[in-house]
Amino acid sequence: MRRNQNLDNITLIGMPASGKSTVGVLLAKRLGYSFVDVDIVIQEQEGRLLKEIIAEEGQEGFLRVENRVNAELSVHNSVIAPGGSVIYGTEAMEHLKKISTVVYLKLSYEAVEERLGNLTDRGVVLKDGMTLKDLYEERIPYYEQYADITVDETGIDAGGIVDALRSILEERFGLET
Ligand SMILES: Nc1ncnc2c1ncn2[C@@H]1O[C@H](COP(=O)(O)OP(=O)(O)O)[C@@H](O)[C@H]1O
Ligand SMILES: O=C(O)C1=C[C@@H](OP(=O)(O)O)[C@@H](O)[C@H](O)C1
Ligand SMILES: [Mg+2]
Repeated sequence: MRRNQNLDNITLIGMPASGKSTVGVLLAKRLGYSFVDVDIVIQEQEGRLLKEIIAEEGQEGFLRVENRVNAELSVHNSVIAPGGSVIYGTEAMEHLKKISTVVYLKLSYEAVEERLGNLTDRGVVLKDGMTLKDLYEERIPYYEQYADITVDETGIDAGGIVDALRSILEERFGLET
């Protein structure tokens, strides 16, 4: 695996369907890094599907599990894609800020709505009575607060986002990729 002393890990944050998993795996391939989808790590550690954790422990219970697993993540030279709700976890975000450069994949409300499709199937953490728009407005300040780098995805496909990110990282960290 390639090693870059100035950039150990990269964490992608953003709304569900902003492309953290899709862009993350492409970016990892481009940089020669590992790819860690934290939803999968949670399922493996818990021996349960995300939707089973939510059904058995409720949304608050799921958020506690997500906070703990992210806060204990120990990886190097990796692109990390946590779930969109990770920003509610204070310990998780403190840890991710410490071990990685945090990139916010910013997508307009309209694009999130179009991409998301069925919210229940995706298991998005949406409290009773809350609309997707409410959720978007509640979360944006958190994503902005935690971001070291923001990439506006409007009108750019996944490959284009990887290109844009690669050049930002090259400029900031002197990556040779
Ligand atoms: N830049 C992009 N432009 C258009 N569609 C995208 C882009 N990035 C991801 N997608 C699509 O959006 C959906 C959600 O992507 P996903 O990687 O699962 O998001 P997340 O992990 O942030 O929830 C997928 O169907 C994917 O193909
Ligand atoms: O934003 C959310 O509330 C969630 C997003 C999901 O991950 P993605 O952001 O990868 O879709 C998953 O962690 C969980 O179902 C909750
Ligand atoms: Mg994902």
